[in-house]
Amino acid sequence: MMQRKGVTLIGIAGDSGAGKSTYVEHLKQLLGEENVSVMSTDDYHSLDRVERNKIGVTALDPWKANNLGLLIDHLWQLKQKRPILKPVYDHSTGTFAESELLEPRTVILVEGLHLLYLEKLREVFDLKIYFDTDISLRIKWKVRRDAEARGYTEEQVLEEIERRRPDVEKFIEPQKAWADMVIHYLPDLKKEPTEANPEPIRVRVAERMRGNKRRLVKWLVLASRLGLIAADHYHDQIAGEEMEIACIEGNTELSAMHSLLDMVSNNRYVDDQLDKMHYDPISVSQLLVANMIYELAHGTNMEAQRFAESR
Ligand SMILES: Nc1ncnc2c1ncn2[C@@H]1O[C@H](COP(=O)(O)OP(=O)(O)OP(=O)(O)O)[C@@H](O)[C@H]1O
Ligand SMILES: O=C(CO)[C@H](O)[C@H](O)COP(=O)(O)O
Repeated sequence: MMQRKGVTLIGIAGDSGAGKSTYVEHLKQLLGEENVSVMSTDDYHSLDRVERNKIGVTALDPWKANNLGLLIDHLWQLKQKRPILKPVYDHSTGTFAESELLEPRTVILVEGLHLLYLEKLREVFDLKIYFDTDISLRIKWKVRRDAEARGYTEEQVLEEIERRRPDVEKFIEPQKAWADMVIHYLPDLKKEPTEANPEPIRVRVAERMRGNKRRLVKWLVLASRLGLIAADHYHDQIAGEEMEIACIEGNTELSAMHSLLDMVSNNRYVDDQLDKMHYDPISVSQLLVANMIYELAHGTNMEAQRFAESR
């Protein structure tokens, strides 16, 4: 990956269990592990699990349960290509572990509960995404994950989800208003579950109508008109603002994926990652978002950049 002068910071916000870290892991693979640093803002909790429960606050409280001041400081250090000594929150025990050194690479993918909550956070990002996974999937996934990996019983997770509901509404969901793009996973009820695809999902990509960050929806709509992908197109109010939406469903063939990438970009950054015969809606969105991040990191036209650098 060619290096632009700075680092490119991508912020992915959303509720617990929305699928943020899973998405980030896929983006990291698509962008090349050696080019990417990953951070979770769970490491910036200021209270451990016992302390939170003792005073009756949830991890979603930005002020009482999180050290957003340190997070802001660290993100701006990384933006200036400086390494940071990052705290570590261990979900398997609900306590803090030894801090770790984090070296900034070309792209830094940051995911967490409050990333778009404050202006000082929003300002640091080159792209801001809000993950708005349907509540039915969020509950199912959180219950499974927290019971398997975080030492909770199923009942405790369900109680915790209920206890958190007011904080989700107060602190997490309003952040949609600041996102360049809102990604919404929905169950695809029209599609029969199969062994290979037990949980068919549609992906709604929403972009705001104003500003210069409209990169994907118009291409998805065109690709759908051309019969390359299956996507509904409509407008909807999200956090009080009209946004343009493309909802991708079904599988996209390899040849159509190539054409779609040709349409959205002059570059073929993720071409060598196209190793399947078809792509589900999540993979389509990941390939397009990865390509977009490459472009943010390296410019929209590689040839032009090479030429500029050679002079
Ligand atoms: N696309 C997907 N399909 C099926 N299951 C998924 C998908 N994405 C995530 N999950 C499941 O949901 C669980 C939670 O996902 P993930 O850890 O990515 O969420 P998160 O938003 O990072 O949550 P948290 O903020 O609580 O760490 C995962 O353990 C995984 O099992
Ligand atoms: O909202 C969450 C994001 O992952 C977690 O619940 C929060 O980080 C606290 O973690 P734990 O429940 O493991 O103590």
